[in-house]
Amino acid sequence: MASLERAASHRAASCSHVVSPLRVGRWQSLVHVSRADRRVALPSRANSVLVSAAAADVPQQGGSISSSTTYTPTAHTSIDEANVVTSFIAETLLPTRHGKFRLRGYKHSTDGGATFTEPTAIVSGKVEGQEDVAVRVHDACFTSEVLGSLKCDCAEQLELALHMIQGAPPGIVIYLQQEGRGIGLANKIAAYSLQEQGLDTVDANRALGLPDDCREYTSVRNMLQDMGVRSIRLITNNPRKINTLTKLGIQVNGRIPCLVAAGAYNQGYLEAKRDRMAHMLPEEESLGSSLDGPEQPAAAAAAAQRPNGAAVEQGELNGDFCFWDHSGEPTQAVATVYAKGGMDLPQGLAHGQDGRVVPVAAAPAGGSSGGSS
Ligand SMILES: Nc1nc2c(ncn2[C@@H]2O[C@H](COP(=O)(O)OP(=O)(O)OP(=O)(O)O)[C@@H](O)[C@H]2O)c(=O)[nH]1
Repeated sequence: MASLERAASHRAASCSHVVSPLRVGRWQSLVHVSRADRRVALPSRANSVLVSAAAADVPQQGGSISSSTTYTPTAHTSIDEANVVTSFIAETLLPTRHGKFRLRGYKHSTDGGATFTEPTAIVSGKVEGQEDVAVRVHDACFTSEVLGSLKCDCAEQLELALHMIQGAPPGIVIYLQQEGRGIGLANKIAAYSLQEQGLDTVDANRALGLPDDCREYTSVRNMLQDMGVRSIRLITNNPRKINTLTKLGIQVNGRIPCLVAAGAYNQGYLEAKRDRMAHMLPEEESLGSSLDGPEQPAAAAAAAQRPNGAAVEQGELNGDFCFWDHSGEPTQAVATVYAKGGMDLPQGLAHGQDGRVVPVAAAPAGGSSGGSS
């Protein structure tokens, strides 16, 4: 039992460990370390993270999968770059319903190779050495992409992005195994279960003691570097992604909206993303739903309750273990990207005099007003 508890606390200790903790096998022997002579507009620090295969050759860890349902909030441990390993494995040509793509397989570890995920790059056209490549960073959604769930917009966004890059190469969809915004599939199912009781997508995670979003994108930086992509235009509605990728040193020169019409089952989800996580999505009337589904988001009273009946305080569980800044305002890094890329701003935000992004009320007269995409 002790080992089960250890496994559970290990899982909770870092969000990166919540994601598919697969064991490292002998894949090191296949590793191709990207060539140092590739010219990329990424920081010099990034150049050192594609490390040799030997560094990933660490002993396998013991322990077993825990059956515990304890969701203990823990402080976020930031990723130690020294332990980040992203290795290119192979490329193949893949014919799909959306056209032919180059499919590139990688292995990515944030703990020196003890555990890893397998990100892929779905590439259309020649991206090597290119600027302003259209890139979608897409995180796994088993429920919609495999099962056809209508509760979110993930599968449709993936299809849209593939269609986009196929029609206008060069472009890349980077597909990451970060299910449920990084909390993992089983936890996402637990969150769905709470959503059935009325909690929205944010409060359900919090009621479980899990972060709103614990996805990490060092693999994206390393894969772009490996492919020699110099700068990107990001296919997203999510300011956190722009912020996080920019902080990692990726040159984000613009944003391409990735809008999917709402349906009866995902309208509440889209509204929560817009209203609680500052996603750049249209207001109600243009979200696109023409269906009056039976399952609209439920009562505030239910949303304010934990499963055990205790009240969820406003702002509770949003401390330092969450990556998301709950203030609702973009950080300066995001503001800089907006200013630089001339991107549209979320509702209620505008460019201030110095190019910073400020709430509309605080914007001086003459500052351009933000509009949703
Ligand atoms: N925790 C949780 N994760 C969800 C839920 N619905 C979908 N997801 C996951 O959310 C991820 C997609 O994140 P979203 O917040 O929908 O969108 P995004 O990728 O951040 O933003 P875009 O780039 O604009 O698509 C996928 O990994 C899904 O598995 C939910 O209700 N709860």
